[in-house]
Amino acid sequence: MLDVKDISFRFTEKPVLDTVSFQAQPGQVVSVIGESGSGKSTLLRAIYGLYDLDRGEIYWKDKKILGPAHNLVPGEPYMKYLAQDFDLMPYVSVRENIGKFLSNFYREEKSERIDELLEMVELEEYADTRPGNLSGGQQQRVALARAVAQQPEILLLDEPFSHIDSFRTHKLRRDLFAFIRKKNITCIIATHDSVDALSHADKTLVMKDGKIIREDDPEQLYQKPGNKYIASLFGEVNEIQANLLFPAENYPDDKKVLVYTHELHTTETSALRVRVKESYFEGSRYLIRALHRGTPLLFEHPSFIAPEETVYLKAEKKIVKERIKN
Ligand SMILES: Nc1ncnc2c1ncn2[C@@H]1O[C@H](COP(=O)(O)OP(=O)(O)OP(=O)(O)O)[C@@H](O)[C@H]1O
Repeated sequence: MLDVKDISFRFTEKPVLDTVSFQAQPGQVVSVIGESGSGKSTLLRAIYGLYDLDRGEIYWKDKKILGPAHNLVPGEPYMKYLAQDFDLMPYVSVRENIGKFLSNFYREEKSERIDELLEMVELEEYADTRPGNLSGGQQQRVALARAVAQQPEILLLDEPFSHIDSFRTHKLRRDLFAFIRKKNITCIIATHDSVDALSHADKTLVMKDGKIIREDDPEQLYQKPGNKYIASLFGEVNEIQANLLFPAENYPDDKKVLVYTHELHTTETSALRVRVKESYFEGSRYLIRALHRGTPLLFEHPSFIAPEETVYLKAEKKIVKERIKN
């Protein structure tokens, strides 16, 4: 088990990690989300042993992970860390980069493993190309393949798909996590992307100002975010007076509820009357910006709505009502 126990760390005055604790079971995938600067990368780097902590300890299966003061070469052989810069060897081929940490003793297996990974990251035709001649996204795919090549026990991924085109990330993500699951690799992934955070993780940690403010399974976290900071990590969200959505319930006037843009729908009439200001085309739908008594509100709609048109909105009852209880 990976056991992060009450760790604190600061570069300067302000702590960047502030009494952070969590555990990951072998084979678990844990996503770490939070606004920029909240400490996600620093947490990953601390787990990798790149810092001497001010407080706390990190263990992997009863072995303490040591910082640079005690460990000349940071990082343990059972762990791989994929940083935001890819750290590839520029003058050797993609194939050699992926095989960098694999033993030459079992040549045939090494070659098969590299082929399997080249296929996973869809770079078969670039096997003999040097990374220097690849795009940023292609380099990131090489780095990903190299990070998993050795089948580490722990894989630390920092924004692993940030440079990769969106049409490719979905399949790559599925293939990568299938590989991670098959090999029972424990994976901690820091991400801005709500799909990474929700679709493949067993649990999600939410960071803010160096603290873990919530640890939950992804579905709970999404359905009951508890506050606007957390909900906003998954997309646009409105904070709406509960009795405008459910007048029959007589909620107190100050009771508000978080409602994602796709949870609001137009209806014949309701207590939530808004004036449309703008419709933004988003492919499968429009995002509509409207005003309710001067307060901005966003919702999704299948078609364009003209500016200044008045519409009435309702919310998906069951899910949103459940959220009010919290
Ligand atoms: N080497 C450093 N020296 C001083 N401060 C640093 C250093 N690295 C990071 N920080 C600070 O630590 C805080 C957390 O940074 P970190 O990179 O961990 O955040 P993050 O959540 O990963 O952000 P992002 O999502 O933008 O990558 C930030 O305020 C950052 O400025």
